[in-house]
Amino acid sequence: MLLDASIISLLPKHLNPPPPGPATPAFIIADAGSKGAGLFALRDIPAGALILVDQPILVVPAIAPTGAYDVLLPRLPKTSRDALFALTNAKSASECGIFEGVVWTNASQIDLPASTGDSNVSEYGAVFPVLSRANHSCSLSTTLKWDPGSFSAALYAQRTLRAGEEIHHPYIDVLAPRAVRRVQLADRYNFHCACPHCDVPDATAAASDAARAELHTWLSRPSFQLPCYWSHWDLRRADDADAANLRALALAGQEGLDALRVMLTEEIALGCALLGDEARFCVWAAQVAELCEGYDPVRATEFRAWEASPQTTFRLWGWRAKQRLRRFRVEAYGPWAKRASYYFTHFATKCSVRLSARSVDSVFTS
Ligand SMILES: C[S@@+](CC[C@H](N)C(=O)[O-])C[C@H]1O[C@@H](n2cnc3c(N)ncnc32)[C@H](O)[C@@H]1O
Repeated sequence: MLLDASIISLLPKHLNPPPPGPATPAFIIADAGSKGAGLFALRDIPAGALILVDQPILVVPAIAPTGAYDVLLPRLPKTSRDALFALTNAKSASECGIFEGVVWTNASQIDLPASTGDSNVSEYGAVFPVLSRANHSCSLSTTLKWDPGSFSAALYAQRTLRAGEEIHHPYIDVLAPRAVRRVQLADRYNFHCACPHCDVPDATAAASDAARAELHTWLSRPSFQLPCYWSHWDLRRADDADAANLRALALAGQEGLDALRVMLTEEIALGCALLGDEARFCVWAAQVAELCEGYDPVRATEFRAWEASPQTTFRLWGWRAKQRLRRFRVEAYGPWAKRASYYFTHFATKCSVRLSARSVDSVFTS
């Protein structure tokens, strides 16, 4: 692995060994027809399971100084050079040299801490010997997890991948409309995307674009991981927020965006927790734990603990319901109470205490 001098300073002092790959090989590199080589599942790979672990041949800053590639190439050991030049170059001679072309056809973005000194970039491209063989599809059937501690990346399945099926990894933002995706893929990778989400009649593509745009809007909302947002500024009724989350989950399934399922399921579970709805919370929390068991075991354990005893372990259990009740009292009754008779104040306070959290929610936001 050869690293640019500015990158060496970003490495941890002690590199952990990369995590072991799956016990039995999960994939092979084989011919993918007009796409060149590709990765294919050797056996059924369950959702959440590890497919492969890979370490980069080369890491470069996303924006490299002019001439950097000419300096870098002669410094590469022969093995790295051979591994690099075995990969595809989608760039034309008029765009850049072969070495730079190979790098930017195959690099995956990784994050490193921003360096001090000349460079303060934190975005880098890493070229991997095996991972770089994965072809693109406008679905999210896999997730790449970069581990700076071991300087390795792990690829996980986000749905069950069947034996013989091609394993894809997206190169671009797949929530963009088909026309935008096609332009980006043609410009950067020199191919016309004919994946099952693109190779459809225009009317189907328009419906898919609308679904993806809706998911994009959904993802730009602050998460329930910021519980105060929902209580103070987001005036959606609990039922509406829940319905929007369930709809987003269905759209993600319909569009093959399986990697979004964990986040969406988590939002539904967190919403239930903030409302103190124990029965529904347990159902959704169990699903979150199952979905992230493989690639985020810490999160899975956290959700399992909450599921076992939500009222005592979830710190903000029922928080929204309590906040809404408090705010309802202050805003709805406070100003009136100053002017109203003692009798009315007394009556209102009694009523507000009787209102359940859910009915307060609907009164306040309707
Ligand atoms: C990172 S490489 C992927 C591995 C490559 N197929 C190989 O043989 O090494 C990216 C290149 O693979 C091809 N490719 C990837 N996904 C494709 C797709 N969905 N359809 C057609 N070609 C694709 C394009 O030539 C693209 O520039």
